[in-house]
Parts: sequence; C-alpha cells; structure tokens
Amino acid sequence: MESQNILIKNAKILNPLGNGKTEEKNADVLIVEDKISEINKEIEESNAEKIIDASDKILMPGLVNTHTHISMSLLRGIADDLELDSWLNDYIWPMEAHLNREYCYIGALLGASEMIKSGTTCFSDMYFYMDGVAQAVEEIGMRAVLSYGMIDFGIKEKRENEFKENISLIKNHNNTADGRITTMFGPHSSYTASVELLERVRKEADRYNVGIHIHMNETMKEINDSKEAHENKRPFELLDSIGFLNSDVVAAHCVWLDEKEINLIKNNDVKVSHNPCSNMKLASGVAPIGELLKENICVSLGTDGASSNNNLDVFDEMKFAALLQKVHTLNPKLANADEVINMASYNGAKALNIDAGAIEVGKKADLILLDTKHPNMTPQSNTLSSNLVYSANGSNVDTTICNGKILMEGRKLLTVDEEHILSEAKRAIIEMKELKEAESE
Ligand SMILES: CSC[C@H]1O[C@@H](n2cnc3c(O)ncnc32)[C@H](O)[C@@H]1O
Ligand SMILES: [Zn+2]
Repeated sequence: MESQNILIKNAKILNPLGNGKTEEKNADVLIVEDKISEINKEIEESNAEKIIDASDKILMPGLVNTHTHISMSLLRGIADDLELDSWLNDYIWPMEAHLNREYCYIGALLGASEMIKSGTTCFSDMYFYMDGVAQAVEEIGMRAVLSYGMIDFGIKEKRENEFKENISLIKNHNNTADGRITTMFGPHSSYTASVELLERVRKEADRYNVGIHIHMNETMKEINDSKEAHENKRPFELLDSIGFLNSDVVAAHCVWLDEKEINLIKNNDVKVSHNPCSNMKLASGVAPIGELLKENICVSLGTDGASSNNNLDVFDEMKFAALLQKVHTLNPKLANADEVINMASYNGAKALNIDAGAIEVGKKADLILLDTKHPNMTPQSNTLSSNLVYSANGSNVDTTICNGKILMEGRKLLTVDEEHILSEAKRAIIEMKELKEAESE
C-alpha cells in the first residue's frame, strides 16, 4: 500500500486520556506515513496529498479489541442459547475439527472486514492456522496481535505440537507487516492446558519477549474444577504459584474473581480483557469491573468470537459494558461513558503494548471518523463520549485508518473485495458443514 500524507480538517476530536477521562477539541490532524505528526487549529493544506473534510464527523482513536477468535466469524450463529461447557464441547469443538488454513484465512478476512467497518483497527486473536490469519491481516491492513491457541489436556505429544505451532508463529510473524503484526503465546486456559504447558509458556514468553493471551475465570464451573484439581487453588492462585503472572499477561473474561485474585491481578499488573456480550450470551456471569477499576487495574474490551457474541462490533461492547455494570450493581455511575471509551482504546493499546489508542503527536495513526449526520446521532449529546457509547453503533463509522493508511472511506473497504469475501465465507461454511455431516454418517 502506498503511503500518503493525510490531513483531516475541522474534526471534533474525542481523545481518551488513560485516567478514565477524555478530552474534546476541534482541530486539524496531519498524518505523515504511519504516525500522527501534527494536531493544530489550522494546518496548511499544502502539507498533504489527501485531505479529508471532517466537518460533520467525530474523530477518535481506532478501537482495540483485546480478545477475539477472528476466524470463528464463519461459525456465527451455529450454536446459540447455550452455556460455555456445552457450547464448546457439543457444538464448537466438533465443528472446529474441520477447519483448515484456507477456512481460517477466509474467516479472518470476514472478521477483519466486519471490524474495520465497525471502527476497530487492532485486535488480539487466539486461534488455529494463525499463518492464514496473519496473511489476512497483512492483506487487509489492520493491526493485530496473534497467538496460537494451545491446548494439551495433559498429553505430552500434544504439548510439543502446541509449542511448535506457537513458536513458528512467533518466528514467522512477530513484528512483520510494517510492525502491524506482533505475536503472543496463547495457552487457552488453565482447564485445557496442563501446569507443565503453562510453566513452559512463561519461560518461552520471557525468552521470545512476547506476551501471553489466556482465558481466565470465565465460569463458576471453571473455579470449582480448578479447586478440585489443584489443591483448592482458584485459577489465578494456580498461575501465581508457578510464577506465570506478569504485566505481559492479557486475561480474557475474569468474571469470577475473589478479593485475593483481584490483588494478584493488581500486584502483577495483569491486563484484563472484559467481554460483556459473550459473558451475557453464554450466561457466564458479570465481571466485577467496578472493583477492578477501583484498584486501577487496566481493563480493556473484547468481543470474543462471533459465535458467542454474535458480532465483532466494539461499539456494542462499549454500550453493554456500561449498561451491564449499572443494572448489576444498581449504580448508574459505574462504568461511565468516559471510562468505557478509555477501555476500548487507550487501555486496549496499553494491554497489547502498541503505540496507539490515543490522538497524540507521535502515536501511530490508527484513527476512525464517525458520521454525525445520522438520525441516531442527532441531536448531539452533552458530551461526545455519551454520543459514542450510548447512541452510536459500528455502522456510523465512515472512515477507518490504520498505520496511516485508509482502509475504509465512505463505508467502502479499500484494501479488499468485500463481495468476494462474503461469497467465499458462505462457501467455506457450507463445505465445513458438509464435512461434519459426512463424518457423522
Ligand atoms: C484454542 S483456540 C481458542 C479456542 O477457544 C474457544 N473459545 C471461543 N470462545 C471461548 C470462550 O468464551 N471460552 C473458552 N473458549 C472459547 C474457541 O472455540 C477455540 O477452540
Ligand atoms: Zn475466547
């Protein structure tokens, strides 16, 4: 993709400050190569090859989705209204047995298209055939942190294979695609990965200087099973006992936490990815976000896969994050719009160790423009945060820019053929269903 200087004129800017607050200003923003190079009242037009008139638009950082299984977009709607255990064991894993590199590549293009169209510029993914996912990310132009989902169920040969897969992902793709792709280790959870696997993940993550992406404390069953299997230790206590916890760990879900585990998260600076839609849909529970924020723990937002959500729209996730805490605690002040905007941008970037998530000179130019000329964005609320969290949805996003390149403008995807992706995705899921049918005959 060609690099061009982009000048965004007359934008209403919403900038997360990282302390749970936001600032609003009217200014022009100049993008040079992959970075924001100037923010000023009036920037000279001759500085730019491309000018975007943002008079009726809100400019904010691209959203960061810190927990996805992007290729699961193919499995959207195949199993609804189930709790996690049955959903995974009876429906998802039997279907995933028929995945291959090509399907994961197509699923990733489908998921990435949906994300770009709803304002997400970066996601953290844990799945299979990650080489195919990396190819999709490279082509479509998003930023992503990729991990291979490691499951050994205590089987040594399986464990060796999981390390081979994740280490080859790191060797082939860490810091590639102009720095847009980085990698992590992805042990699925402490109920599917053995202690031996988790201990080695810590060592290898230190050796390769990459982070760790893991599901944690998602259901009450998980806590009970952990206590039974590991001398009364809850999942975070187990990970603490093997020296696993550190500031490079992104823990998805964190629904069922006791006080001791919240202290472990805080003291080890573990990053929490909150997934309210998935937690509600799988009836997993309500994460104690108020307690985490009180302890200044870095909470970001994730959609989880499109099969437990059932979309990848982080605007939905913001709204549900705010509403769920209010109805659960009967406190309308909890998870306010500013806090939620910070979770979806600044905190997500911090969790994934990427230099984006805010509109500041020197940051990566990962930015989105929302069109305010829509009935649901009119009249404008008292604050831009209120508009964006409570009124907006992903289809209000007009323009998506990642690493200084325009990926969508006027709602048209520029780097890929959307029609082709949709038809390929339909073909892939039909083929997978046929393979599954043939197997059960
Ligand atoms: C080993 S790759 C990732 C693995 O995780 C499965 N998955 C998707 N959503 C969830 C969830 O909410 N909890 C646990 N596991 C989940 C996905 O289907 C893959 O098998
Ligand atoms: Zn998940």
